[in-house]
Amino acid sequence: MLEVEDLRLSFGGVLAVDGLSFGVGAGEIVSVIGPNGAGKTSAFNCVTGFYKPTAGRIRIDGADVTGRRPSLIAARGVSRTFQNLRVFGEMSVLDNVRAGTHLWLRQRVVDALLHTPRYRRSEREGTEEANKWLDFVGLRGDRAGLVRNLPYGEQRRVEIARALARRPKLLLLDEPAAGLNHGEKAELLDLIRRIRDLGIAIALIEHDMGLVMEVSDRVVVLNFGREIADGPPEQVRGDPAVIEAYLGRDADEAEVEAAREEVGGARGE
Ligand SMILES: Nc1ncnc2c1ncn2[C@@H]1O[C@H](COP(=O)(O)OP(=O)(O)OP(=O)(O)O)[C@@H](O)[C@H]1O
Repeated sequence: MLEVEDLRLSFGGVLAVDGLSFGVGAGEIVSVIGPNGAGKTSAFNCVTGFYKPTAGRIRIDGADVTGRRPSLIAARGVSRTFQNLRVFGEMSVLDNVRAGTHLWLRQRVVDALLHTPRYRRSEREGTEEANKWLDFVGLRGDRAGLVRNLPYGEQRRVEIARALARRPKLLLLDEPAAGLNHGEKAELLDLIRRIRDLGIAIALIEHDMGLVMEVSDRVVVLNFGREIADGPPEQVRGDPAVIEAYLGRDADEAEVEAAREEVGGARGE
């Protein structure tokens, strides 16, 4: 579903992404991890058309979308959530998710102005779809209330429901576990798996190694924009280059052991 080939992105002199290649198939979960500033979000921004890559190729479902506009890439079935939650706080829960349906409902302005039967039908369809996704993400409670009045963890679910309401083939989740408590993280893990079971390809940026190791089919590791590992979680967690990336070269034995624990987070040992 997603193929990234030798992706490069530079900001002036800084190579934020330096030759990244990876793919995500339908029904697959691939995590992109790495220390702060490794280039993860920059890579996602290239995939969504937010940034224009300096070099390399990006294909969605076989079509080359390198350097294309975000609206075109969204229309090709790419949806995302953001590191810093982006919801419309002053809109209702339901309207936030209905906003996601506008990508495919294709309402015409003239129908909206005249409130034609066609417009009312499509509004109903959008509402049903939004309610379906709110059920799917497990958002209980008042859907007519403003999003800003929800607890943080529930606002995150609204953002995911909105991304799903766009009917994506590929979903990019940028640090979805940030700010969630233990119970909410367990629910997120289950939600990500259920999204995968719908046949949607998922690319995940996440710092919570427990979650990453538990949920991912493959893990791609970036350091200073370069890909230093790509493989199943059990392979990546034991990779010395990965441990070093999280630590730096001068770490002592105790620090190495602590990093091993972190990267190996979900083993339950
Ligand atoms: N708009 C920008 N202009 C200039 N430099 C940028 C810009 N965005 C990112 N960078 C630089 O590119 C590099 C990669 O940043 P990026 O945010 O992609 O890393 P990251 O892996 O997502 O980090 P984090 O885990 O902290 O979110 C960093 O050196 C960063 O300072």
